[in-house]
Amino acid sequence: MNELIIASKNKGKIEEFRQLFAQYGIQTYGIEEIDESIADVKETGMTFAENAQLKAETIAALLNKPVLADDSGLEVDALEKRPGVFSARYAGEKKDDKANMDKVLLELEQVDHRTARFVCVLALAIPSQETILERGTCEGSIARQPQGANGFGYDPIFVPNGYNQTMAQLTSGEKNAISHRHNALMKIEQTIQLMV
Ligand SMILES: O=P(O)(O)OP(=O)(O)OP(=O)(O)OC[C@H]1O[C@@H](n2cnc3c(O)ncnc32)[C@H](O)[C@@H]1O
Ligand SMILES: [Mg+2]
Repeated sequence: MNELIIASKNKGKIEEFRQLFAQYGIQTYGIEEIDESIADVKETGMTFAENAQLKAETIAALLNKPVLADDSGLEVDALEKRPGVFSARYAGEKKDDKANMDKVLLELEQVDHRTARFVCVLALAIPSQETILERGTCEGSIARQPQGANGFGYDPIFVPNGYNQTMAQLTSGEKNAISHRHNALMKIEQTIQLMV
């Protein structure tokens, strides 16, 4: 088998995983490609790790197959690490990337200290084995205004350290070489290669 199920409904993430896993010859499937009727797993945890584990183990138990989940978000230092685990719904229950970015920019309007990081915790749940959890980060700062149209989520307002463009102005290849998702994946790549 060289297939892996990703317990996510986020199209941006699923596309990044498709690209990241292509180098290993692993074909990935988002949860909706497997079964459209699978409900959202409630993200009741207080940490990225708790939520990633919850998503991976719930779907792995349902399908009785190995499943990878990603819980991720943006931590802004001047906002005491918000939006953090609430990144997807920071501006309200309906997921709205533009409203989320506007809220962060408004909260930072008078703030010069704009350091931030993207965080990704990956959970690999394999039926009847202990779930593997790994964390990756990407350090950077929050721009004054959105720029760029690539990527998803907060990419248009996040400038990675060492760049003077936002993540949304980088190509997908450039993002995938430095992203929090890539950095977390590096830590479990051997396990995944052995498994699939
Ligand atoms: O839970 P799933 O179905 O995977 O999809 P989601 O969008 O709800 O995912 P999360 O619960 O992990 O929330 C992550 C949010 O953090 C933000 N985020 C995560 N990774 C990002 C990235 O690479 N670039 C920009 N924003 C990102 C974005 O707003 C996401 O919606
Ligand atoms: Mg989610």
